[in-house]
Amino acid sequence: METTPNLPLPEAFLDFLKENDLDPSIYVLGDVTPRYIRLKPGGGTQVEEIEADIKCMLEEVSWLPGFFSIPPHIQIANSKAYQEGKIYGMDAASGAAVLALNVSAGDHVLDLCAAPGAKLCMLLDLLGSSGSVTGVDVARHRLAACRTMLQKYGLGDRCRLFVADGTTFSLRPLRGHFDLKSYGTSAPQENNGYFKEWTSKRSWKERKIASKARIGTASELVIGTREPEMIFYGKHSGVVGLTKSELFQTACGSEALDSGYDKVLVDAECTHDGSIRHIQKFEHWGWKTLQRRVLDAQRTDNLTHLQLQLLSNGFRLLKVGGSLVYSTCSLTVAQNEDIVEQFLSQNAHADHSSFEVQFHLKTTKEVPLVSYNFQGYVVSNIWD
Ligand SMILES: C[S@@+](CC[C@H](N)C(=O)[O-])C[C@H]1O[C@@H](n2cnc3c(N)ncnc32)[C@H](O)[C@@H]1O
Repeated sequence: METTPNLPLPEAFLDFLKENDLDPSIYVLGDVTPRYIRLKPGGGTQVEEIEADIKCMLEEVSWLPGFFSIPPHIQIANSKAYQEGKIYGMDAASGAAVLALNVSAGDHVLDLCAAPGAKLCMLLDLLGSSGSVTGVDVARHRLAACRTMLQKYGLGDRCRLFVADGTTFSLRPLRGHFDLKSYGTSAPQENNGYFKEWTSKRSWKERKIASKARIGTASELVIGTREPEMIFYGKHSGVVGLTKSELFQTACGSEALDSGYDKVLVDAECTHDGSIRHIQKFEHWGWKTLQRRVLDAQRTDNLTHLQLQLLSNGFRLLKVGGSLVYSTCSLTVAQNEDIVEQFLSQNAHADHSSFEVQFHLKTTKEVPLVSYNFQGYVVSNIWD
């Protein structure tokens, strides 16, 4: 399908595609590629109502429960269904990453690059009133948006969110049962006492302490070894009733973790070249921005290093017998196959065997029916 795109892609991007053996013609498909929405679980009975609201037919995605495709020109942001939290705007490829994780009731899940949170919300919807999800992201403002989304969709109960570097994050899942009756509601007491129920209302003193702790961090992307900062936790996330030292128990070294997470999602930072709509936005933002944000050689080298570190740390926190999904929205071999290959060569206990899922996702590359292309790899921890 070697055609010249009518989108005026800049030379530098065309070179990037050529170097990575990618076909530029996929970038002309944006106008015909459907959009996708995901319905809140139990929303299947409301399909007709939602169709009337957003003024188009919903076409069920057979392989992805709860997902429907809609025509590319339909905007959902002003619809009642969206504003009332009955539907999510979420691409099928993002759903595929979560589906590949095969979450079961009661799982404790780690989402290592969680913001802005589309996949995190889906994980919580799948878990319902069981298990927990720990969301980590290095970008505070993006994670704050994720917290807003949890609140909008009423999903925070079993979730905790940490601003932290996913390459060094070490907190274990909380698996205990906690008696919530005696703890009441007030601002968290993080110094001597136990954590009470979360409230967004903080005293002046607490806000001052939190903002002081952040001063000195020049860039959100280089927080290195700073202690994770918890910016949200739900009533049944396991946090309420713990002391700070109980919460901040870390997993050390690379020993096999019986108490690790059941499932880990590493939806790594990448060049986003597989997201057709994302690339098309640079037509308005300016192609120079694309060059700076996507194509800069130094940045891409750093990115592959970051991706390998994120994957390795996610695996370190995975329990024996658990499974991990590594995903990106890049189509380059360097950010997908090469990363997984390097990781496997360094981790004898990792088994990369779920070819069925991988094949399915690869099909989306050859037949780009989704606007947000995604490559995913499932890795299991088979330490014995
Ligand atoms: C592809 S986005 C994740 C999308 C998200 N999973 C979702 O479904 O909405 C990648 C994320 O990785 C985060 N990130 C980049 N470097 C990171 C690091 N060292 N540790 C944790 N998160 C990081 C970025 O801030 C960004 O939010």
